[in-house]
Amino acid sequence: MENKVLQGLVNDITERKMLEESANQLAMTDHLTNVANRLGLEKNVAKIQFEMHAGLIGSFYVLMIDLDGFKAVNDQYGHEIGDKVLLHFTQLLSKIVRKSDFIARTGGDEFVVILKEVDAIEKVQHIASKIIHEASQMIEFGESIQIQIGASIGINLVDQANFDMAKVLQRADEAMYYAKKSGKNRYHVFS
Ligand SMILES: Nc1nc2c(ncn2[C@@H]2O[C@H](COP(=O)(O)OP(=O)(O)OP(=O)(O)O)[C@@H](O)[C@H]2O)c(=O)[nH]1
Repeated sequence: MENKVLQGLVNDITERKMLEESANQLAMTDHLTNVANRLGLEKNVAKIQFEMHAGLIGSFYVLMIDLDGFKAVNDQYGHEIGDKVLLHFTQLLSKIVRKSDFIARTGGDEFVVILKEVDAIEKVQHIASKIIHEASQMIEFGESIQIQIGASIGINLVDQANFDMAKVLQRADEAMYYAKKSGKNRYHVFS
C-alpha cells in the first residue's frame, strides 16, 4: 500500500514536471511559425554564452533578417495570406540552415538566425546569399495569387564570451538597416 502511495506521488511529480516543461517550451515558441520567439532567443543566447565560457565554442554569427515588401502582401491579400508567407519563409530558412543552427522570429517580419559552427565569414555570406535568393522566388497560392518578397540581412560576428546580448542584436540590426538603406534584397556585415 505504501509503495502504491509513493508511486502515485512520483507519477504526480513527473506529470507536473512534464507540464511545466511543455508550458516553458510554449512560452518560448512563436505560435505562428513554431520556431523560437524572443524569449526563446534569449534562452538560446544564454546557453551559447555558457558554451563560450566553457570553451566549447569560440565564436558565432548572428543574422538579423527582415523581409522586404511584406506590408504590401498584407495590404493586397490580407493577414491570412501574410501569415502563410511568414510560414513559407520560415520553412525555407529551416531548409537552408543546419539543424544545429538556431532560428527565431523576433517580430512581425523579423527573424534572427544563429550560426554556431561556421569558421569563415565567406560561408556565412554564402548562406545569406542563399536566403536572399530563395526569399525572392515567386510564391504561389492557388492559380491566382503570386507573391514576391525579398529579404535584407545584417550579419554580426560574436567572438568574445563576455558579450552583451543587447549590443549583439543592435549591431546585427544596424547592419540590416544598412542593407535596407542600400537598396534591400542584400546583406551587410557589421564592421
Ligand atoms: N500577416 C501578418 N502580418 C504581420 C504580423 N506581424 C506584423 N505584421 C505586419 O508586418 C508588416 C511589417 O512592416 P514592415 O517591415 O514595415 O513592412 P515591409 O513592407 O516589409 O517594409 P520594408 O522592411 O521597408 O520592406 C506590418 O504591416 C505589420 O502589420 C503577423 O503576425 N502576421
